[in-house]
Amino acid sequence: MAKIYLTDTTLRDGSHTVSHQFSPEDVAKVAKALDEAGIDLIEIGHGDGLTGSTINYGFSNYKELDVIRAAAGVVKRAKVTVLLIPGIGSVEDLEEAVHAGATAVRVATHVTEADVAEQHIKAAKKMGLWTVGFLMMAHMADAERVLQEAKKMESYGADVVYCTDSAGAMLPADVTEKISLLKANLSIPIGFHSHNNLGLAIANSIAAVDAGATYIDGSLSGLGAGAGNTPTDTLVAVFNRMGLEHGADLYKTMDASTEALAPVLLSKGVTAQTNLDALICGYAGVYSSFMLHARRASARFGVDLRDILIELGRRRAVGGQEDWIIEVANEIAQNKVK
Ligand SMILES: CC[C@H](O)CC(=O)C(=O)O
Ligand SMILES: [Mn+2]
Repeated sequence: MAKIYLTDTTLRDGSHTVSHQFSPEDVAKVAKALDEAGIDLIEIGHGDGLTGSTINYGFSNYKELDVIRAAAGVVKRAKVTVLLIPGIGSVEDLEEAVHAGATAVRVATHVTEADVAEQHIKAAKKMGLWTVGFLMMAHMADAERVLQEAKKMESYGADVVYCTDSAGAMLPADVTEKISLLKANLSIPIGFHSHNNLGLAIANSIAAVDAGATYIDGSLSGLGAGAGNTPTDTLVAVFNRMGLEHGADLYKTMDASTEALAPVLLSKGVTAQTNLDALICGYAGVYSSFMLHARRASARFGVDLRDILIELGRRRAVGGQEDWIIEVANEIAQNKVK
């Protein structure tokens, strides 16, 4: 089997769980531990990527360039990675991120909208960045369509293309079908990013590897939007058990979780996520990043969180429609939703 490259997204996808409040000091502490553990790419920043700190997605108290500088100051071998969603962040934002120390970027679009990444992927390559195309909400398109969009990202110059299970809604058979088709038809490596809303993140990551993916995502203790991501610590243990080649050290990855991340979380009053709430994200096929907003809307309008998420799934809401969550909660409160 080919070597597996691990991307840890504790400090980016995990930011959703702390309302995007990882400070430069927090980032330095956790990024250093991840780097020493042998993780290949360490993704940092606001949960919604560059310039995500807005009223729509939630403000961070910290400047994103300070956060990037903090990671770049301690990371010796991993790629300091940022997420760029065209339309939220721009090519200019990416240039600033590179000056602050970013060496890799994941350009993310909805699974059917790779076209909007052309300018950003090409610009990232010109900047000399390791450039990943990241197709989000992959459960919403069939395998042929995912391939069509992935081919576009490949043609723009992406070094890797990801099938991203943003809603944690995919089953192992879906993963096998999609990754196998990508593997058979693309010349660049394939990646897989999973959410654990149906408790399948590890199983789906294994299915992805078996089908030919060589870039796999995780986060320490599974910290991430919704039920969280594939736990990097568990993933490393599983990959070891499978005899796969990768660069991470199991004990050091576990220590990054318990000795670096856990005290940071404790200082913010975060101990664990309520997975049963997040289960509904996967059940309903709803964007994992909606959880934080849906919880707030649930408290504000006094309606069941599950009802909000299921209704958003029925309406096929996607990222960028966070304002719809409030509208849906309000409509449920007024008995306007059947
Ligand atoms: C809002 C961006 C999103 O969190 C990116 C991601 O990790 C995903 O789609 O799963
Ligand atoms: Mn994610």
